[in-house]
Amino acid sequence: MSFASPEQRQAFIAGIPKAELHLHIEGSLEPEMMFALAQRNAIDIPFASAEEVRKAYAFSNLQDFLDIYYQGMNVLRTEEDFYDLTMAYFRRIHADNAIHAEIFFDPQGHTERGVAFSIAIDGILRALDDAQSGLNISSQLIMCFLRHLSEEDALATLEKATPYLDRIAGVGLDSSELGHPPSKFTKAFAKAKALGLKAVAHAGEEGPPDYVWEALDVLKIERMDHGNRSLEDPRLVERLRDNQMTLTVCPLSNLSLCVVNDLRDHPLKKMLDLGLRATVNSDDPSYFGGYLNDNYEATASALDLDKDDIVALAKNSFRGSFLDEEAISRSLRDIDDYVARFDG
Ligand code: HPA
Ligand SMILES: [Zn+2]
Repeated sequence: MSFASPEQRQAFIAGIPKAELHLHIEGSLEPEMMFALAQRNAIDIPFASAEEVRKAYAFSNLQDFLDIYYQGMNVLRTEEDFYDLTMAYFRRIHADNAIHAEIFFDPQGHTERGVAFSIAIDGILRALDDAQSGLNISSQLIMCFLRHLSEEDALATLEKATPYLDRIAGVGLDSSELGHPPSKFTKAFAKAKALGLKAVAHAGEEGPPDYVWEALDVLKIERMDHGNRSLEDPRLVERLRDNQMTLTVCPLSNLSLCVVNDLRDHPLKKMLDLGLRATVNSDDPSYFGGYLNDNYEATASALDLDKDDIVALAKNSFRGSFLDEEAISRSLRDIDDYVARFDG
């Protein structure tokens, strides 16, 4: 069913219960917090103001962004920094009626510059606990390997995670995609799975359909991050549809990094129409100009999504989550109740 007006669509999107499945916590570092942490930790940053930082956020591809992203996270030094960063994200998505989030972090982005694994994860985990008790947002943590680094480095990072395995839901794969196919991390992913961790990977953001195949068949992932370029391969589309593989799609990220030139050309609607289990996510909201509802709203407006599309996207965000079956069923019922109330 279509919406009576853009305002009605906006209200529907704002209120529907939803989960976020693709969010790099370091990518939620707002320029204002970057300045505050730089000051707190007596670190020089090459910008005079938050406005100047925002002006620097003009990217023509993934690597352009990553260069600034790794530079930005340099202000994160103490456990408290990671706590504040993560808590700010939860407060923000609480306003978006998100009730669950599965959050990536990039430990190698911190250990490489001398910040201990434990400092980063302890701060993040404390915020996960406080978000549950204070905001009623459930969450899980996914540890990403940086794919531009070696597999040995990934294995060493997995080793560092040993004391935290009961608090880490899974492993992921991010950073520069082209030239770093999923198969580079065969052993690291096999080891993570043997330890009982779930597996996800970025693939098909800039990389070809072959990388998506590898993520599925070699890394044996349970969820696909991005996956846009899968649509170039009809056999791959069939495979993703038949397995109901969740795709964590990030529309404003795709626009910012020139994966699409215009949101009106974004493949999200096509994915839904093909029967793929697509979800909407923010990726790195402070860098790409929008949190969860901004991504829903911008895409709904550009692609003329109707109520059924929004409901499908919100439901997919729970179906594709690592919540248990009971929590998923409860969330799907919550969505049905919300729709009934909205229509009534
Ligand atoms: O969008 C992304 N792609 C790959 N790596 C990343 N690391 C943070 N964000 C991203
Ligand atoms: Zn990402």
